[in-house]
Amino acid sequence: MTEFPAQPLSPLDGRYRPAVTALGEYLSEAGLNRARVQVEVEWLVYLTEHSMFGSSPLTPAEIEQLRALYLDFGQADIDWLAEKEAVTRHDVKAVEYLVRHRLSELGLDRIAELTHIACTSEDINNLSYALTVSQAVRAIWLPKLRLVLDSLRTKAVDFRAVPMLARTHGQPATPTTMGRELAVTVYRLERIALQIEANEYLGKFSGATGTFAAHVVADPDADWPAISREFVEGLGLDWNPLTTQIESHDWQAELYGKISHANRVLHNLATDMWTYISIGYFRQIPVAGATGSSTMPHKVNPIRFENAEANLELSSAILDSLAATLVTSRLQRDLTDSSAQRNIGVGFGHSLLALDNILGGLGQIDLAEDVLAADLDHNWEVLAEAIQTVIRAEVTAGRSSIEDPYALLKELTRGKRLGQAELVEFVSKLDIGDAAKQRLLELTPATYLGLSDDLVDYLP
Ligand SMILES: O=C(O)C[C@H](Nc1ncnc2c1ncn2[C@@H]1O[C@H](COP(=O)(O)O)[C@@H](O)[C@H]1O)C(=O)O
Repeated sequence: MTEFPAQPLSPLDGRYRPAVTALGEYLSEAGLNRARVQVEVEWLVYLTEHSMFGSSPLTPAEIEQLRALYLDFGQADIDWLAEKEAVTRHDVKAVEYLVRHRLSELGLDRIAELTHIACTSEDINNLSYALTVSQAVRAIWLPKLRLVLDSLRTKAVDFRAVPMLARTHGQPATPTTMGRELAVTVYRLERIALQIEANEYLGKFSGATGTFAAHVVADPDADWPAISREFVEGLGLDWNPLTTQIESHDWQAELYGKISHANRVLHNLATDMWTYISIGYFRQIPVAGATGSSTMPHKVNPIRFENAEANLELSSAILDSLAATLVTSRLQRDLTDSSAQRNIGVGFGHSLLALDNILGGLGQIDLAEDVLAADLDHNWEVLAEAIQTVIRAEVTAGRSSIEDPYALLKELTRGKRLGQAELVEFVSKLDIGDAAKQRLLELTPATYLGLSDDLVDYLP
């Protein structure tokens, strides 16, 4: 057998690449290294702007050239870092050398020793992760979730008055509307989206063990906590003043918990859509040229929702694992976070892929209102709840003396299929007030909807 050239092991880098490419901009190793260069460069700019350690401010042209190191970060830098890291065996040190190398090329050797000064690698790493993860969430993941929410919201509104048999425990139950059921999912996801939007992205910048020790010994007069805060906040992050060597990663655990929660709600949506399709409530719109089954030519399979189901489970498994492991670090640091955080993009990638498939799946279905109507018409016994409740109200109001209305209806309906004629006959003979009886006689499974339609107005 011939040997393949190197192949991706993750399907995210293979067959699913087009759906997740955008995340690579932030959550790939190159994205991380670009952010590391950004932090190193911005620290140089900050130090010189404030004439720290006797330095003097750079000219605007020099600052522009420095910032180009990360703004124009590309393949040449990626290759340079790979070569250097093979020697240093330390990824952040390689980044420091890259910055020093470019400083030399720019004729800025005079500030070379300010590169990475007083920093530990984690000072660079934690800010870089906070930057890249926040950008990935805000620029890629949340907008994709918003597209799914828009599609769901449109369907919730379009189908708000379309009656549907409910199936608590999988059994016929008090009817609802398809739109209201979809609105429940939108409401849930909107809450989580707001929580994700409000997530903090904390950053520490305080040296080898979080004590500013090197800073103070190099410049005892500077207000280092204030400088650290200004620098971290200047990057658009929230300052964490009290840490060990590592940022404590609590913001990451909180964020991944929320994304994982969203994943599970989406998983619930995917399996419900699958079930609605399987009982004929939604018809799938065949995709031209596509095949459902390799042997059963008639089939259109709900593969989008099935793919989403699998990828949401994988995403949550990874994000839950990250949330659990990242909040512990032995003593002042261990390196497990470094190795674990390299999988953040994998966790987000599986979720993004699932969102993409849910969006595609939602775009390929039509509501089969005739099937929903027929199902309701086959289940008149769901009006038993309505009848027993009205009788109890009538008894309480003194307009009826029927004993134990619940038992009466249970006797009539439990485990049975009743038709319209039998129910009408039963209601006609009830000893209750005329208005109540008329209300019950006019009721059908398709009109026993309570406030289903109105409740859709609570959509955020
Ligand atoms: O500023 C420092 O570096 C302080 C140092 N702690 C470290 N902090 C951050 N990174 C470190 C640390 N140590 C190693 N490395 C480098 O991390 C990389 C780990 O590789 P991987 O498991 O692939 O994520 C891999 O590149 C490692 O070389 C300490 O001794 O406290």
